[in-house]
Amino acid sequence: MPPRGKKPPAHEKPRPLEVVAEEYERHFRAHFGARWPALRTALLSPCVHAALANKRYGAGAPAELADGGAEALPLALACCRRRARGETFAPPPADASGLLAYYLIDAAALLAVEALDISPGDQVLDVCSAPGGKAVAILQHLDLSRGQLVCNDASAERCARLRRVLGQYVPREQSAAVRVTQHDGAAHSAFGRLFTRVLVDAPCSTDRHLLQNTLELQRWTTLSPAKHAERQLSLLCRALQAARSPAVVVYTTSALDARENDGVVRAALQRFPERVRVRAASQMPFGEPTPLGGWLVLPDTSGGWGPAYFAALLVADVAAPLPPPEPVGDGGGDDSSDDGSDASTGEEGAG
Ligand SMILES: C[S@@+](CC[C@H](N)C(=O)[O-])C[C@H]1O[C@@H](n2cnc3c(N)ncnc32)[C@H](O)[C@@H]1O
Repeated sequence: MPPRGKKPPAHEKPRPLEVVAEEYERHFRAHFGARWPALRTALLSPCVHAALANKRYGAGAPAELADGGAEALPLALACCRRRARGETFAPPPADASGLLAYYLIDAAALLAVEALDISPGDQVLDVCSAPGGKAVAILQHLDLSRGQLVCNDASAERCARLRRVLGQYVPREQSAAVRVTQHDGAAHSAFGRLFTRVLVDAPCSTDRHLLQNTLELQRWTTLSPAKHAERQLSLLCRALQAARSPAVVVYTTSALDARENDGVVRAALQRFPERVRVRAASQMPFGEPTPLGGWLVLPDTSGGWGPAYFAALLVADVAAPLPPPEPVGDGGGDDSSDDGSDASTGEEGAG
């Protein structure tokens, strides 16, 4: 198989593909047992997209979203549709002010946003926000005359892309309610204790991406999920501290390894016993519960959506602030893809 994907940094010498592929195979066969061959096949298939309607779009509903144009998905967001397998959506049209009619997204990502249980007046923080897919979904739940959204990302380059995306979905006159910040989300006090809803869409192994990009797969080792988990825990602990209780914090990844999923949530619960608990996921249109009360969407059984993991955490209504977490190290060194390592601080409006 010829190498495909982004070239790894020069200091990370890729290992022979056959060796890594065999290790990866053995690792996930042990993880998923008899399910793995079908799951691997589904992960290697092209991604499926839903079209999420932009409620702030100023022209009539486009044909792509009309009844019969695509199948409605059973989500709280009324206008979210999918094409039959193999069909694609046309690029979204723009209205007179440049706002786009819809955003193409994996429906599993929308379930994670639904788990936030957003009310129109919520103050929402999206800790790892770029390029902004879940932020666009959050915006559909908010009334921007009352609610607010802070979209953060550590990467300057990805923040620039995030601002472009937000500008295509939020009218200029409402853009003061949507801010973009550039912080390391794991840094202490990056956000203050202000938010009623917090989303942590953590950088992770992104296994579907890994399997489809052999150059990046060559950087994978059996230790990679544990290294990601260390940084993910740090991000989740800081996110819990940014919650103004009672609040909902949703932790989500697109990783397969349980160490990056239930493992991180379990460690966070141990850090903050009595203050934080899992709100067990209620039945969703696709996916399966995890042992800890999270939810896992895997493409072999979901009709192609995912992989996605999420867990909703309830932060108790207590006056005392949560104690700062122990330092967990930088956890870096093995970033497979969705990473933002050029962190610096900054803040500005979206749009
Ligand atoms: C899985 S992607 C987020 C996808 C995004 N939520 C969406 O729906 O489009 C993870 C993001 O985390 C950012 N990131 C990595 N480390 C971070 C950190 N320490 N603090 C904040 N963001 C970070 C990356 O730059 C990347 O954009």
